[in-house]
Amino acid sequence: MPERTAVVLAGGRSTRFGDEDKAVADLAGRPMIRRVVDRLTPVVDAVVVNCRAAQRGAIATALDDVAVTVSFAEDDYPDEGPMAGMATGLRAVEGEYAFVVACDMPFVDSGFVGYLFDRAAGHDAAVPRPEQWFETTHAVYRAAAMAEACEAALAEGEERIVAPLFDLEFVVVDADEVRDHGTPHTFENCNTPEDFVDAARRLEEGS
Ligand SMILES: Nc1nc2c(ncn2[C@@H]2O[C@H](COP(=O)(O)OP(=O)(O)OP(=O)(O)O)[C@@H](O)[C@H]2O)c(=O)[nH]1
Ligand SMILES: [Mg+2]
Repeated sequence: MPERTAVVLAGGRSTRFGDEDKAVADLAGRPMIRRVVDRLTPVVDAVVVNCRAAQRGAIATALDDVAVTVSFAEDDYPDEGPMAGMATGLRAVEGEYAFVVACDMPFVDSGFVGYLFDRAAGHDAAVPRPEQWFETTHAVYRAAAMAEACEAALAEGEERIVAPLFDLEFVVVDADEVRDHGTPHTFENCNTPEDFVDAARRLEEGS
């Protein structure tokens, strides 16, 4: 059974990006989701991709021959938001803990992800708070507990993605820890074509 899984959220519509699905859009020579998964393979032994059924073929092609086992958790209903996607992805996790990450975080720092797994041990979650907000789509969760908390929040009509946290016994990874164990751009996400141009330039420069 995998001990450390990554759940990659990719079920959004990329409306700020344009007509293309940003998950598989080219980012400095590789589909963005491939960049995210390649960065995580040193610290996870399985990947679950949450997406809509129609996205699956292109994402599977993008992830062809990555270094870990990849499986898919398709949305039963599309467009129910990232919290629903998170629940669907986490329900498909076989091990105890999973790092949840959005498909648009191509600078994700594997060393810091390993640190989040270590911090989550014995708790329901380790959630970074580098500034004011919790980075809920860049956090490690006890998969079953977070899936249940998301489902409960959704059933109450709650849309805020922080809401499920308050059902969990979780560790906050604060700004000092982020500084000591991570890199600031690990949380950066790419939404627009301009974001892609900027990220591609920096990735090509090796930053
Ligand atoms: N399953 C699922 N995932 C979603 C949904 N909305 C967003 N996500 C995912 O949540 C993460 C963060 O969402 P956004 O950055 O807003 O991405 P997006 O919704 O595709 O892009 P925009 O349409 O520009 O907001 C991304 O990884 C998305 O794929 C949804 O309705 N269902
Ligand atoms: Mg969105």
